[in-house]
Amino acid sequence: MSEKLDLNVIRQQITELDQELLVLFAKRRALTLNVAKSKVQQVRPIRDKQREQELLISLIKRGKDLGLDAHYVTSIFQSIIEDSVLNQQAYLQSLANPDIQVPTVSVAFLGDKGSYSYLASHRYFSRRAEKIVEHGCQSFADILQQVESGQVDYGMLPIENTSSGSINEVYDLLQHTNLSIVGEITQPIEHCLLTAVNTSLDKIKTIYAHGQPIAQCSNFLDKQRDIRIEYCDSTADAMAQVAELQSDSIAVVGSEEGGHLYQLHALEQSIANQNENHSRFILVARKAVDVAEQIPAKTALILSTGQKAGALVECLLVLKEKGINMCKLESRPIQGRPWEEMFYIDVEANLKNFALQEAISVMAEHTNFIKVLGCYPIEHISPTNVPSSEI
Ligand SMILES: O=C(O)C(=O)C[C@]1(C(=O)O)C=C[C@@H](O)C=C1
Repeated sequence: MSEKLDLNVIRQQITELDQELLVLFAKRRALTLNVAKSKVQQVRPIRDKQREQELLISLIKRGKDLGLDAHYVTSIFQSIIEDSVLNQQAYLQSLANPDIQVPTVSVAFLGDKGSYSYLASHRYFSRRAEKIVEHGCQSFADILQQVESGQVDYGMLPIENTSSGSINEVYDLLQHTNLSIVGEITQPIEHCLLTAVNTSLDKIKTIYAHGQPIAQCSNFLDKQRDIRIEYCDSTADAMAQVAELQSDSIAVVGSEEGGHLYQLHALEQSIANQNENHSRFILVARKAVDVAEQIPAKTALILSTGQKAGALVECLLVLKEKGINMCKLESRPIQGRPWEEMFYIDVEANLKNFALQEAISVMAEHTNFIKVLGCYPIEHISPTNVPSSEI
């Protein structure tokens, strides 16, 4: 007869082990902060992909001895290294910009508690401030106005989504603001159908949602033929209304994490058209930041060329000649000037970089307007892969 296993006892052992793991994670974090300090002294870049690869290979080997498979070990340590790089970057940025180092920050974002912008704001500042004073806004214009007028320190704005593309309204507002882009964050968007009470999909008559999630979940929503869609100002607004109504025939499109703040539960998970659904957010402030040279930086430019033939090509050729990588090109109409376009260009370079400064001054000869929207650390940490022969 096999030995009787007490579930509660085993769970207690797992909990204790997980607590020990947390202590080890914290110790590792403290060590990586010392690494950052030593890199400041030696002026070395934060990222060292060769070291990451050697570390991963040795951990995969050790993991195999312990019966852990290579993919499991790789994904755990890629996430630990990502955290380490982001923490080190945040530390260097605090040294380069001592005035942004404050315990409490105020942030304006779209919607209330639980909106994707709320989640992005909390994630971004989790390694930078002790406390966030939240300012939920009803529109993107309202967010910019709050920062411009000094009512808040920062504004968090979604700029593009992997499924529905660029957020035109935000691009258009950037044409007229004096604010600077000082940071970015990519937030996974995991749309679920949430309800306030226990129910089933066949009982749902109305779905509340914001326009962006509606576009991103169009395949799922188109299949729900008899369900009415109620457009809301934001995801948080939609969740608050559904929580208030407490009905078994009403659901809302939102994140499970955000829904928890309103006691909502997931009826259906992963309802977005694309499984890999991410939104990139930008953070704006009144004052531009300096990006430490050991950190990969992105610079955002905005320019117009009038209707001069070939002027945009000339600008892009300048970037090519200077060896500067362009990672985004977007165009938007200019209000009041039919058929003229405003171009938004993101390049992977630090504004302090001489080549970029030269490129901007040559580009100015081909444009009738050019402005730097901001220079900020690249927050996307591409994982270091291990050669398949090592797996
Ligand atoms: O060893 C370093 O240089 C570190 O910065 C630490 C670390 C890590 O967390 O292991 C993080 C970033 C580097 O790309 C390599 C490794």
